[in-house]
Amino acid sequence: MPREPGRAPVWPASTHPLPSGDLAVGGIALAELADRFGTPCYLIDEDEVRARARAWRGALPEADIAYAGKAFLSRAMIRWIEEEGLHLDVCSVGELDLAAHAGFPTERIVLHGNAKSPVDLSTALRLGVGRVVIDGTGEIARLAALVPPGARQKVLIRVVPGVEAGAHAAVRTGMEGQKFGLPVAGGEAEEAIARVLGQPRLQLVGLHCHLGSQIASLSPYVTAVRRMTELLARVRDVHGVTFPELGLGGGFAIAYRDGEPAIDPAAYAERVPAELTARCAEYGLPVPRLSVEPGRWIAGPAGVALYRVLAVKKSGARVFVAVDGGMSDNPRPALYGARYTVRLVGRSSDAPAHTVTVVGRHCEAGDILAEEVPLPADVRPGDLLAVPAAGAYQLSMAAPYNLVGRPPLAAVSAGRARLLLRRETAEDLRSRDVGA
Ligand SMILES: Cc1ncc(COP(=O)(O)O)c(C=O)c1O
Ligand SMILES: N[C@@H](CCCC[NH3+])C(=O)O
Repeated sequence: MPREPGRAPVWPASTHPLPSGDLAVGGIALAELADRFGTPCYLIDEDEVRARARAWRGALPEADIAYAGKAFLSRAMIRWIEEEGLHLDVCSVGELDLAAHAGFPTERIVLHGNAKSPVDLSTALRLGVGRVVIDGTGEIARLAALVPPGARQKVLIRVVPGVEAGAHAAVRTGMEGQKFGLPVAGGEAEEAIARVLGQPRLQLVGLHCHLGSQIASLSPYVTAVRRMTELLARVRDVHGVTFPELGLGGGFAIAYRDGEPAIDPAAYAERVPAELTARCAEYGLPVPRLSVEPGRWIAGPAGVALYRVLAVKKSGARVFVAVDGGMSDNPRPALYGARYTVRLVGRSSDAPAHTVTVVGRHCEAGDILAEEVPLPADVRPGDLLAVPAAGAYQLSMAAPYNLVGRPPLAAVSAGRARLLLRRETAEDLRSRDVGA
């Protein structure tokens, strides 16, 4: 959690060094965890997840905090989020099904998605999800047709406010010209609002926007509030309606490397709701109940990835340290040029640091986990490497490329570890092949 504004540690708060040179996370040595669960493996610190959920709840007690499950979901994660009083953002029938099976109260679920399938929509309605966020005009009649006679489904409309933010083009969603939401600028948002208001089986409770991901500054959120309230005032003037809710999405940056900026929920809570209150007063609008959707911010810093070094190789001027995982469990460097911290754990080393590139085991030259990072010069096969800030958009985006099964995940807390997701085996992979 940020202990000073704008900066955040990259390791879970429970992390501490051991005399052996190893690190302990959740009260257990990483070498011990690697022995027990094998490598590569992922760890998630339950107390860190809970503390991060509480940080948002505490900062914005009047708002709904919906954890964005796309960052990482498992039954235990869903239970922690539920127990901490958060809502849950899902974007597929798979996420919805897991949440429902884990006993998450469906009225606290919000369904997103730019291309919701008929099954996504019918399952959401059958399970009674609290909110569906309409992302396109075509979805309005499709959704309304599924609502049983006499019932009304609460919906929000996702609009594109024209705010550019986010760490990489692939994760920027606040501007026109990308696939999500309905642009305010071209009039599509207002047209959709009029259509939804004309659907007796849909109850429009608010507007929503999500600007992008890994956003390290508060100013895009402030600008979004201005654009959203301008739109709310126009809608009130044209249609005579105001809405009780406003969704401002997630996208809050975390630090992956020392010194990188992160969003502080307390700082967000100081600026964004104040802007909303001021703009609503200016337009004579009632202040809507805010919802925010942190994903990465809650799961990311609670996760640690552990890899075993398999090979060390010099090629030209570069030294490559190859490990037993790679882009199949962490595609983020390949997708977004994401940069990570890597640390030798399990033993101490007095060797001077040298710059290496940590690569995976996959058949692609772009299978890089960490470009140009310092590691002790005696790093060798058999060594254990740990990567912090690994809890979001890694296991959730993992795929068994080269038929390398996805790694296991264990939860750690107060000196205890338990398996949450088992390793995907060659047999798992073979057994889904039902052809020939
Ligand atoms: C609608 C919506 N809400 C919330 C999030 C969560 O984003 P982040 O994990 O960056 O907080 C996303 C993903 O960017 C999203 O699409
Ligand atoms: N997968 C992206 C974030 C996408 C956010 C989901 N809307 C990342 O790892 O940075």
